[in-house]
Amino acid sequence: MSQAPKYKRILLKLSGEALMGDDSYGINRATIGRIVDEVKGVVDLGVQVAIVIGGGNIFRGVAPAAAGMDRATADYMGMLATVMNALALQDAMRHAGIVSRVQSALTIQQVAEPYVRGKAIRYLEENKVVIFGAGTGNPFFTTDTAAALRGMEMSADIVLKATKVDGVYTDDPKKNPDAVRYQTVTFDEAIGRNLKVMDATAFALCRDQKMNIAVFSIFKAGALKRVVLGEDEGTLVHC
Ligand SMILES: Nc1ncnc2c1ncn2[C@@H]1O[C@H](COP(=O)(O)OP(=O)(O)OP(=O)(O)O)[C@@H](O)[C@H]1O
Ligand SMILES: O=c1ccn([C@@H]2O[C@H](COP(=O)(O)O)[C@@H](O)[C@H]2O)c(=O)[nH]1
Repeated sequence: MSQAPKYKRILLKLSGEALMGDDSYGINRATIGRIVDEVKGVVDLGVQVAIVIGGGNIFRGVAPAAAGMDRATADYMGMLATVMNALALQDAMRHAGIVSRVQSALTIQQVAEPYVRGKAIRYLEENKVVIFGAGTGNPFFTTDTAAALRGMEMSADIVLKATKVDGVYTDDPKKNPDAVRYQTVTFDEAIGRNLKVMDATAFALCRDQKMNIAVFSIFKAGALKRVVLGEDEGTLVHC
């Protein structure tokens, strides 16, 4: 008998940098294939999946060119990078037999549908994966904040942050080997301790709307499925 998922509708935030694999920037084909397989594992459980994709893998690659640029212009470049990732993800999903739709917060109508909340919800109800590109559509924000925002707009049961580390730590585990992972942490503590796994705007939005966030590693096989099944995996950030 198949297991029943704890969450019926999820908003999955995928780190752009995770798509690089071991490359220094861009999209690694094998890595995106593995990530799509993880997503397929939860789609096959009947879970409705909306995705916000980051842009770090492309945007950090053009960072030297962006240095010294007007901030808003650089941010629009960053948002366009997320649209490229959204298209790559959709293509990889098509290869894996997953039906998906891309909606962009910036209007690029030859490339992607514009973001329309009602239409996105309809797609989810039809069990199509919805990939949101271009973040919030506004400079000075991040795709973490877009994930919080879209999660609420989609009435998702939870926001899942799939990243390169396996949870929220007392400090950045990539810089501090003594950092300790939380099993659970409150929004107030995450904000108060300035834990940088996610930006404070995203944490504050989720706290105010009582939307929990689960943080886990997208590189750990089966971790996404375990989170969706309500098993002990990663870190739960809660009110
Ligand atoms: N307290 C902490 N706990 C866990 N990770 C932390 C913490 N502080 C900083 N980090 C770092 O935050 C990073 C989160 O990066 P991630 O790439 O998922 O974010 P992002 O900037 O939203 O994504 P993108 O690559 O799309 O820009 C982790 O790789 C980790 O090194
Ligand atoms: O709502 C948004 C989302 C993103 N940006 C810009 O895009 C890059 C890439 O996003 P990440 O969240 O870092 O993956 C970000 O650095 C911003 O420059 C934005 O302006 N508004």
